[in-house]
Amino acid sequence: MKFISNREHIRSFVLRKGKMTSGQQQAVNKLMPDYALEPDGLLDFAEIFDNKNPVWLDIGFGNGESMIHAALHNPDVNLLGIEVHLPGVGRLLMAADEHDLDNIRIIRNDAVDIIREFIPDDSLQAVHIYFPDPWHKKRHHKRRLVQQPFLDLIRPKLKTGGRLHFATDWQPYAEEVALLFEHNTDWLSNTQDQSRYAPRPDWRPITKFERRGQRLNHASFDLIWTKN
Ligand SMILES: C[S@@+](CC[C@H](N)C(=O)[O-])C[C@H]1O[C@@H](n2cnc3c(N)ncnc32)[C@H](O)[C@@H]1O
Repeated sequence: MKFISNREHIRSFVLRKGKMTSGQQQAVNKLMPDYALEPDGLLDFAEIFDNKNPVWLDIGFGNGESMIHAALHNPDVNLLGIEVHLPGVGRLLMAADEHDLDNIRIIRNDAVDIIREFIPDDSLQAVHIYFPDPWHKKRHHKRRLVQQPFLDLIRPKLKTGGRLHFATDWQPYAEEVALLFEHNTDWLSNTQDQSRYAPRPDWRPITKFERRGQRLNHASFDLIWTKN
């Protein structure tokens, strides 16, 4: 049996910020159900969200601004966020409670492990990877999340027609991922006919990380592809 939410850590984080209100307590319980899975168990999204709406996965949601925005503007979509950074998880929980959102679930864990072990095939309508750590130094490039092994992992999880959306303000990473996607046209199609990068779609708000890049005069690059 494996518990993947780390709910007790979240509770202690929120408590450190002051007394936990009953609303926050309910948010923790509701948004982070203690998924107890057998070793070969898979997440049952219909059970976890209590409906059969499409699921959008946000990998490394940071402070959760994009999750909150997407959840508010798409009430008929379920948002699953996976993040390792505890303060970000706490912030998203508190914001979701403030907005009384019911269509968000959070897992605090390494996203690759969760995708590999617990996400069922053919279950995701969208995968969002916004401003992942760019690992600027050449000797660290191998740590970048979006590389061929990641695409091989995510491919069966996406539904046909499902969206793979990558955004970064680090141009060399954008170029590397553009080339990678272009090498995977046996199963991926660019939603942009003529150009490599897409205009910012309305489901992706500007986040703290993007604002920081803008202060450094970094442009942002969106790659939006779909599974054939
Ligand atoms: C630069 S931040 C971007 C946050 C957010 N997506 C945004 O656009 O504002 C990258 C985030 O990815 C998270 N992260 C990195 N590797 C991860 C992994 N393997 N699993 C889950 N989260 C991860 C980090 O903790 C960090 O919060």
